[in-house]
Amino acid sequence: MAGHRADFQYEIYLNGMTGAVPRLPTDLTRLEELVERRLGPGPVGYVAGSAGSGSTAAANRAALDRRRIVPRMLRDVHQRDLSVEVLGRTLPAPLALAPVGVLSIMHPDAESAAARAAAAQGVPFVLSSASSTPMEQVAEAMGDGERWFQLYWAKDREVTKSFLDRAKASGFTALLVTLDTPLLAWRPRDLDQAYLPFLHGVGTANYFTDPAFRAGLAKPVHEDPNAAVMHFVGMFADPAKTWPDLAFLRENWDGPIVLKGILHPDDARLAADAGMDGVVVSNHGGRQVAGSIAAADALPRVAEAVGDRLTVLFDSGVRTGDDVFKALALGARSVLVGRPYAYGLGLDGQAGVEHVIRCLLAEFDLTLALTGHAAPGTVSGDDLETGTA
Ligand SMILES: Cc1cc2nc3c(=O)[nH]c(=O)nc-3n(C[C@H](O)[C@H](O)[C@H](O)COP(=O)(O)O)c2cc1C
Ligand SMILES: O=C(O)C(=O)c1ccccc1
Repeated sequence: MAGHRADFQYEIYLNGMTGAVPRLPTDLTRLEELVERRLGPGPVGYVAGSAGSGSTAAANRAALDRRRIVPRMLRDVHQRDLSVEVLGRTLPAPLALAPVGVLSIMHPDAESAAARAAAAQGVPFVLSSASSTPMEQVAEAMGDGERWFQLYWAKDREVTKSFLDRAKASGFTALLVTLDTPLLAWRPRDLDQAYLPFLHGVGTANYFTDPAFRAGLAKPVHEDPNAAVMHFVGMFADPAKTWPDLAFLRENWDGPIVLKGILHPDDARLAADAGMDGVVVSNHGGRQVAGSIAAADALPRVAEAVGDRLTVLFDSGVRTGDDVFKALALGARSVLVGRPYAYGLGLDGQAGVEHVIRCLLAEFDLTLALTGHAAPGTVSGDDLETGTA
């Protein structure tokens, strides 16, 4: 993508000459409230919600906020290049859209709109296994955009194999295997609203269209949709899996494999030993283990343990360009962002997701420039101070 990402800032100012303000706020932390007004408490509760009393989601923010950037001056930052090497490819910027299931609760165009936005802005889109739209259809919407597939590693080997084959045939290059959700956690907001979209069949599109999944049903999906949903609930994840099981994925996927949900440095070492290519340091946006370590606090230790062997990615709590900067300084090669783009989608479809990406990248570019960096590669722990207010 040509030009400085900060050009978006000038575009907004220039539009302001005719009195035109942006359709959505440029402070992305304001989107949740707006989308709640638009869509009501059910869908937003599901997306915004987290595990337990919300302590992990709060800790994710606190761990980023606690770290402060120490800017450097007079370092010639007039020309900047945001590109980074990730999993053997050059990406235009250190940002990807995290896998978020059931996106049709935000917007009818769901994953296809988000994927088109990612492709238009040149950032990878990670398609969730729990997509509302079959992967083949999303892949088609993406054109030549970078496609990564997130695997919920099903109990049923045939279903897993079939997903891998379909993802490969649909042009997905990297595989992110999510390990932190062998069960859905205790999420009071969903419990109190009795709101779980996939119990209504939302987010089951990849399964209901899958021949191996359908082979396990007594009756076709349309004849007994409730039985199909229960079959999905019973097999979409598998708490019995252990590290040696990764050999099956390694044998059945040619491209890079990244383990998502790693927080302990020893697990990161096990990932490297198992022949994996990367990890996402993540606590699922605080949605799984209440009371768990903040993702940003886990990041430096994981990066130190395996940074020379694996690609280290990061998510959970990224809301601004300076958060992206801080994650890089703590050892990540690139970040993923979840809820903000889901809200952008809910408010304005594809354009809303593009808005979120453009804001994050413009603000990140400006943060680089204003702290004395012309590229992400020079950002390091030396740029951060911890514990000052
Ligand atoms: C509504 C919602 C659905 C999600 N679905 C998935 C999923 O299907 N697979 C997955 O690996 N992670 C899923 N995640 C977790 C995200 O990939 C990511 O780890 C998290 O949202 C990052 O935190 P953030 O929202 O603070 O940016 C989901 C998150 C949300 C908010
Ligand atoms: O809600 C989630 O965090 C999530 O990962 C998920 C799991 C299953 C179906 C849809 C989303």
